[in-house]
Amino acid sequence: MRLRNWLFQNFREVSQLYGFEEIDFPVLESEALFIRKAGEEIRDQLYCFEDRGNRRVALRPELTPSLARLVIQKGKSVSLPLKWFAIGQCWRYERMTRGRRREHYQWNMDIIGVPNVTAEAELISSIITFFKRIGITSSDVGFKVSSRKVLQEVLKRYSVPENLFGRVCVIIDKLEKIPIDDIKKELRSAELSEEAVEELLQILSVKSLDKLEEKLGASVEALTELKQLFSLAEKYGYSEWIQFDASIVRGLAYYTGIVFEGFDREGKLRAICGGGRYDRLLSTFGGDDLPACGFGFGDAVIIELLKERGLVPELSPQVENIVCSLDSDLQGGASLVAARLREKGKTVDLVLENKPLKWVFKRAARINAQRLIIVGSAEWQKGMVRVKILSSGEQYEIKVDELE
Ligand SMILES: OCc1cccc(Br)n1
Repeated sequence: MRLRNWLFQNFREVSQLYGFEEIDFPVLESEALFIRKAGEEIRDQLYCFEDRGNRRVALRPELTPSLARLVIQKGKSVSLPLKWFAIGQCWRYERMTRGRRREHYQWNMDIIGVPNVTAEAELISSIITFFKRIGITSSDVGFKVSSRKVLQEVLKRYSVPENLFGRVCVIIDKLEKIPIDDIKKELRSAELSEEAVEELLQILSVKSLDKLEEKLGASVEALTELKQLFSLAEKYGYSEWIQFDASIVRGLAYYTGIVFEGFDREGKLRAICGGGRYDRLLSTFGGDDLPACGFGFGDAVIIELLKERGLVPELSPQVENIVCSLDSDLQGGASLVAARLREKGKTVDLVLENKPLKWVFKRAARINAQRLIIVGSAEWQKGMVRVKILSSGEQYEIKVDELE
């Protein structure tokens, strides 16, 4: 819990550094919010069930659909752009045999109402700020960046119907996760011609914007956006963190433009975080579309990375005072001393049972108490208590009223 709090505190402080406001959504949503037909893993693993009112509900697997629903609900009552962040528990239903977690916490930051890539550049900047705060550098982690408009351009040239776009992206996202022949088979089953499949896989292997320009031509929107993003990155000062990689599409069907994912350069771990632009998500829920982009950052892979790099912080419990009485009829005195210190904002662990001093010293060491305050009858008669500074061993008597 200490490690989780430390991680979330950093998520929160970075979000606030970027002027984002915290928001939260119900963990239990209508199942319909997550039913998409693009063959995503997130759909296959939906933690869904029928509730006692016979409603089909689901534990949310991600936060973005809830955000979309809320933006629609808020409608004109909120002024754009919206810059919202959330840290929320998300669920999936996997067979326990896989030994993987069914719940994790995800940090999300989203910008709603900004159509240009300045929004994506800002989001990537915020994640890099987070990495730097916890000691991760650009030699540990990088971002692969691309745009789904590259895919869209190719599919358009092979007159693949728009409604197959999300499904093709989900298939492409499985590159390097399943054999290439299975990818080709799935693309063909999505009615792509042999030629389209080959051209698609060709384009996806492109690793430089110049090469991409050779393939697609300079005027293509995908290219101008990516160039703008990379030039903004240079102004932010994070160029060494990002690289173009056309094979990055991300596995969520609703992305429509720039997509990015944080990866560990040693290649041992799954993607650390990921996100992108989703300009047409709101209309899938019956709302008016608004330009939108955001990312999700789970709490699992980042901890594995910190362990790999020896960067998990030492987080021991801290308390300023431990207060005890030397006999049971002075317990009330101990409570009075604790109350006085707490009124002054001092943290106190009050010993609640009549314990020998040896026990108290052991507990003081375990909870890292800085000061031991002993309520003993001789001192109490004089309205005083005995104080022991545990680091130095120094001890003295002091009037209760002078304690601080
Ligand atoms: O990364 C996808 C995901 C979603 C919900 C819960 C867990 Br654990 N993992």
